[in-house]
Amino acid sequence: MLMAIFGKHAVCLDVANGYSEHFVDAVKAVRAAHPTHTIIAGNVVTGEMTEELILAGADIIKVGIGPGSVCTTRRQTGVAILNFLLYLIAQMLVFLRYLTAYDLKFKTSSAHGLNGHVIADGGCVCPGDVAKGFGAGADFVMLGGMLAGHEESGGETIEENGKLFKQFYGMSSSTAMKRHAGGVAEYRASEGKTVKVPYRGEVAGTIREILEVCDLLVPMLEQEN
Ligand SMILES: NC(=O)C1=CN([C@@H]2O[C@H](COP(=O)(O)OP(=O)(O)OC[C@H]3O[C@@H](n4cnc5c(N)ncnc54)[C@H](OP(=O)(O)O)[C@@H]3O)[C@@H](O)[C@H]2O)C=CC1
Ligand SMILES: Nc1nc2c(ncn2[C@@H]2O[C@H](COP(=O)(O)O)[C@@H](O)[C@H]2O)c(=O)[nH]1
Repeated sequence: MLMAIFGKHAVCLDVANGYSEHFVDAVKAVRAAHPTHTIIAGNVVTGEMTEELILAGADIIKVGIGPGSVCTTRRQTGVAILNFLLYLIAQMLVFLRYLTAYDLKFKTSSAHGLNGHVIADGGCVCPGDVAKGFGAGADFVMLGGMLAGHEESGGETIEENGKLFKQFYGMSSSTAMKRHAGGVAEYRASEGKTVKVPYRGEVAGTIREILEVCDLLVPMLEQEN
């Protein structure tokens, strides 16, 4: 999809918590090695860190720690953002202010950097939530749970009492760690869970609903903001 949008190769640097110098250095190193790739980096939740990652060379910042449907970060860390939308609006205001400042100051500069984009990642449970993400200024909205349970979704299909379900697991769940890293390492903690999602048929119907609601709501929300 990114190839289609930007016409370039893309690489995603995705860690549970992007607040480390080592992570910023990793973004810088990937930028140095791949000057023309689209770099996605995250996850973070503040304007300052969004700016820092863009300055380090990322093009698209993945925003959202803790809101995911299979996330146990809030329970494990005892830290939470109370309202995804409020947070996102605050985030966007900081981000847009920065972009405007950059635009004024460096209008003629072609340097790679602050021509950044934001992915609102996690927490959407209905089409209106996707619209709220776009309405608050996100360029992309990333969905996990809303796309789980479909014919096209990954995960095993399970039959119980004549009803079909699909398994859906967080990438920090013990299921994921067992499957992809040989188990939960001794020095780590899992921050994700595994759930059964009722089978929902083909994904096209869900996508259509999301698009219809976004067509209706996004222009109104953009006007409000
Ligand atoms: N958005 C959210 O709220 C959250 C999302 N997640 C999702 O689950 C995925 C897996 O999470 P989880 O396994 O708990 O944790 P991490 O994302 O922290 O770790 C995943 C892998 O990345 C490596 N890694 C992490 N930080 C760095 C770093 N600074 N430099 C180099 N390597 C690093 C780890 O290495 P090592 O094994 O050596 O530690 C590990 O192999 C995430 O990538 C994210 O997609 C997880 C939790 C929260
Ligand atoms: N804390 C955790 N977050 C996770 C995990 N696996 C994925 N994720 C994040 O959730 C979103 C999707 O959110 P959803 O509400 O749409 O389902 C995903 O993009 C990741 O950022 C996890 O194991 N723990």
